[in-house]
Amino acid sequence: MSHAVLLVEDDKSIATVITEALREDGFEVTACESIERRDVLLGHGRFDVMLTDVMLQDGDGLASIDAVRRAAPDMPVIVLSAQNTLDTAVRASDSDAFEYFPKPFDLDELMHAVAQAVANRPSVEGVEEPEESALPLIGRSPAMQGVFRMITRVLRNDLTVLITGESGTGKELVAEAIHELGSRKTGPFVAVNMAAIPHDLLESELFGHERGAFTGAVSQQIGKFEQANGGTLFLDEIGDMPAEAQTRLLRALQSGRIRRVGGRQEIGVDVRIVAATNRDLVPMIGEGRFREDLYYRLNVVPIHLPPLRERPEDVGALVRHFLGQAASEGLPNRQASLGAIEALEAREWRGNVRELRNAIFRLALMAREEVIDRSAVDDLLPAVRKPEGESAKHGLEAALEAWFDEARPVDGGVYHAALAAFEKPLFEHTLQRTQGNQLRAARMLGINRNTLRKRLSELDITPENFARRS
Ligand SMILES: Nc1ncnc2c1ncn2[C@@H]1O[C@H](COP(=O)(O)OP(=O)(O)OP(=O)(O)O)[C@@H](O)[C@H]1O
Repeated sequence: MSHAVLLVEDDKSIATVITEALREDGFEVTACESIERRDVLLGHGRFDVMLTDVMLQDGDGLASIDAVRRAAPDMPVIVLSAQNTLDTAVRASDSDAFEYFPKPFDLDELMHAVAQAVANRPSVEGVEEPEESALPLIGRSPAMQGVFRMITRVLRNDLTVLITGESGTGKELVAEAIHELGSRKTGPFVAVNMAAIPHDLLESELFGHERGAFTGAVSQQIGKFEQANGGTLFLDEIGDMPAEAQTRLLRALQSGRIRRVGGRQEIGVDVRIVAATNRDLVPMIGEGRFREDLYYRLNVVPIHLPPLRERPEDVGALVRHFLGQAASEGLPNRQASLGAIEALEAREWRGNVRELRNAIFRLALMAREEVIDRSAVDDLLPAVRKPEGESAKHGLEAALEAWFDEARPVDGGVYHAALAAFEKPLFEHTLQRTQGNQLRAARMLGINRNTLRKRLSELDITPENFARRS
């Protein structure tokens, strides 16, 4: 049950941003870039609302509005325009446009207008497939719009792209988007993580080997370069590449040809390279750990993904996206309140979007109410995030020291005595987090519910004491 939106916009980054936002809000989106295509689509499908730019490749979206009216007499039209002039606004209102949005517009307001426009229209079934495949890259911050713009610039060429950003910022997702939306989408997308492959196997993994090339090379093997032929090769964690492999990669990039390990013949490959790193390669060049010439070969089009803490305005949209994902994976269907989003925005997210995603899945699983509010966030996600490790370590170490001093455990009995001593506060703390709910406490701890109940009574813990009092 969703409403169909026709988007006529030839600025790819704006189209991507709007499409994403609409899909997130549950709309079916069909996008096109020209008046000609618009009229074809209107002739074939039924749309509940149309969003149109004014200056299009093949004409003026407003001047040609009569054709739209003939094809879909009562479809509301929302006009988006970069010509922020009175004239455009007046022409838009003359044409019975439902609403007029000068660019740059507030995306939330636009979404609101679309929702209003379709509010009284029954939704359609069986609309045409959207033109573009869904691009699951969420982000309305200026930083992410900059990323979208860079992505659109590399779709129709094979320029090498270097994606930088902290771990979990979405580098692999961007690489996939470049492949999926670009001209190589019918070819393979092959990803190799330099950090995950033992150094001595990396060259053979990337370039393949001939039988007998080294001990253990019992048969010929095709490498990732050849597997990616006609498509995209994603080289992840490129900063972890050992020196010899760097040299071999540079040669391959310069010549467009590779040689299997132990092989003589050069093989031509047609591969688009997208590399990524969470390290700063420039100082590594100075230290002689990364080849400068390779760096320039890779860094043709740089795309930088800022850490999530520098774009808190993306958190809300990401939360909604991940709650939707969680629901589609069988977890309870949850909403987040404004307060919850604010609480999440205020966090550090050192693990970036990946950490946020995990947190949201955890919330969807554990939250009791349909709407996750601020207190659920505070209760279910560890509260303050201190600089990594430090505080937790100090706290536990201090506690151990105090315990040794006080309990004076007997030699040979320290392990069991310590576990017993820590079991009680651990259970109590867990019950506090679950507000006395034993079932959820058992789930959090990963132990059987009956075992927990038995231990609680042995340790003289009363779960009811942890129930939330209002
Ligand atoms: N803008 C985004 N919109 C939606 N999901 C995102 C976005 N950015 C990241 N994610 C999700 O966050 C997780 C981590 O993203 P990804 O693996 O692409 O990060 P990465 O930068 O490649 O991390 P690493 O450096 O650790 O390999 C994935 O589940 C990905 O789908």
